[in-house]
Amino acid sequence: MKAIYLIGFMGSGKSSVLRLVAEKMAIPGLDTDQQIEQTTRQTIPEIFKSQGETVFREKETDTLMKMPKTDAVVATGGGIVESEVNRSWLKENVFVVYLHTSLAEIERRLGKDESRPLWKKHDKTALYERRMEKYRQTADSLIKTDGKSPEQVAEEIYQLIRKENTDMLGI
Ligand SMILES: Nc1ncnc2c1ncn2[C@@H]1O[C@H](COP(=O)(O)OP(=O)(O)O)[C@@H](O)[C@H]1O
Ligand SMILES: O=C(O)C1=C[C@@H](OP(=O)(O)O)[C@@H](O)[C@H](O)C1
Ligand SMILES: [Mg+2]
Repeated sequence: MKAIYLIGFMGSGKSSVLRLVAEKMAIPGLDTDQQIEQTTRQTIPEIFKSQGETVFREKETDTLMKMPKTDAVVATGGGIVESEVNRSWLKENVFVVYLHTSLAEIERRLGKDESRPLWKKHDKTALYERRMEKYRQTADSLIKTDGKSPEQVAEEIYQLIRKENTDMLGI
């Protein structure tokens, strides 16, 4: 089975839903941000602070290229779609699910979150709108998360993948 990759804006729930989908499907769940933190032994804010966003993006691409292409579910960082190389890799190799969440809902979820350097800093509306187009371009499927619990979102992904696989087998 093609690996399932979750993309979407910060706070769309990729990391939370990851664990639930992995459990339901009994496959490994991996998070690119967690992998980066493990290999560098630094937190994401530390990397941004000491080396800047460009270095973080290089590490993110290196990490993505080493991720499984089959039998796994992977949560990405919200900025993974900024790079053309990353977008092409995702489109070519894996099944991509875009978790779509409105900016108002994200504001409620993240509030004054301190663990996301770009959440603190940016003009959020511009960043959100610029990225939305890229999420849509890259995704095989879209799931709306507003008003749903992580468990409900995980169940939708599970049903979607089941359907994809049975359709593919012509059952
Ligand atoms: N469906 C949801 N409904 C409400 N809150 C959620 C939902 N999904 C995630 N959250 C909360 O939003 C915050 C960010 O979730 P997270 O999984 O880290 O998102 P991401 O990895 O996409 O940035 C966390 O505090 C989490 O508990
Ligand atoms: O949107 C972004 O550029 C980022 C999102 C974060 O991941 P989440 O989407 O899991 O919050 C993390 O990769 C880093 O802070 C940069
Ligand atoms: Mg995350």
